[in-house]
Amino acid sequence: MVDHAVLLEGVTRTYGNGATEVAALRQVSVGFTRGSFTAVMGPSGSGKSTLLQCASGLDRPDSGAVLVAGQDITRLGEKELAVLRRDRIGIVFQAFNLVPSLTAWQNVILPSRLARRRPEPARVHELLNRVGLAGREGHRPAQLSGGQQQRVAIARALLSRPEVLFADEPTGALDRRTGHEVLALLREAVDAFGQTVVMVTHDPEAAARADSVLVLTDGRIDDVLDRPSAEQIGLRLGGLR
Ligand SMILES: Nc1ncnc2c1ncn2[C@@H]1O[C@H](COP(=O)(O)OP(=O)(O)OP(=O)(O)O)[C@@H](O)[C@H]1O
Repeated sequence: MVDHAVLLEGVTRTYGNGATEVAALRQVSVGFTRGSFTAVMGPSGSGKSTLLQCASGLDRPDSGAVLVAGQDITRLGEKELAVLRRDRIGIVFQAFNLVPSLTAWQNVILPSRLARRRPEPARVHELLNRVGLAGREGHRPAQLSGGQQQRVAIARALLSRPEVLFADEPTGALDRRTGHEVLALLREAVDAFGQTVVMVTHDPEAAARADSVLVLTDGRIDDVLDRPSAEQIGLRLGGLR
């Protein structure tokens, strides 16, 4: 049996109603295997962010199930869902979302502090080391490059050892070289630490770092590409525009 970190079954999400109704996701079923790296691609408005938000518990589908560690998170109350998100799901956004007045170290431990936990300093050190920020623990976001800020955000998302790390265009605000560094880090999370990564991206080169690429069109999974090259992805998506 395939071991899924996250499994979506028949997930439908509709925004608005009547004349303004938009079906952002239509009966989407997909599993993210533990220890895999998946890229989610598709034209603008095809439902990529909605998929990520429903899978991560930030948004609730209208119907269908989202299983995280075997538990259907669509059936949880707000409090239970907040706890599950905090403990089992990591999220990284294009805009880093760091607190400007806090240092890299303080930003990484902020979610656990808010949960009244004291993370092991050795673990925080190890993570900051792993993302290449040793020696910069005391820097504030403004004193770090975009790529370094994104790496702080990734360290923050990984601190709780989540089942899955969701990333919504994590390299969208970065230049090519810095974007490559961030992608290498996500790849390492999967290859060396067996974590599960699901990443929305518009960039075929970024998507080519993943094990598979889900292609969404109009709220449905149109295709799944297995270890495609950037060229293959470009050709596949070019046909959708
Ligand atoms: N909060 C909302 N209210 C109304 N409609 C929404 C909302 N969020 C998304 N939509 C609509 O749902 C559809 C899917 O949006 P979504 O943001 O998931 O697409 P996307 O593939 O991530 O797009 P992009 O690549 O432009 O970020 C779009 O038609 C969008 O306009």
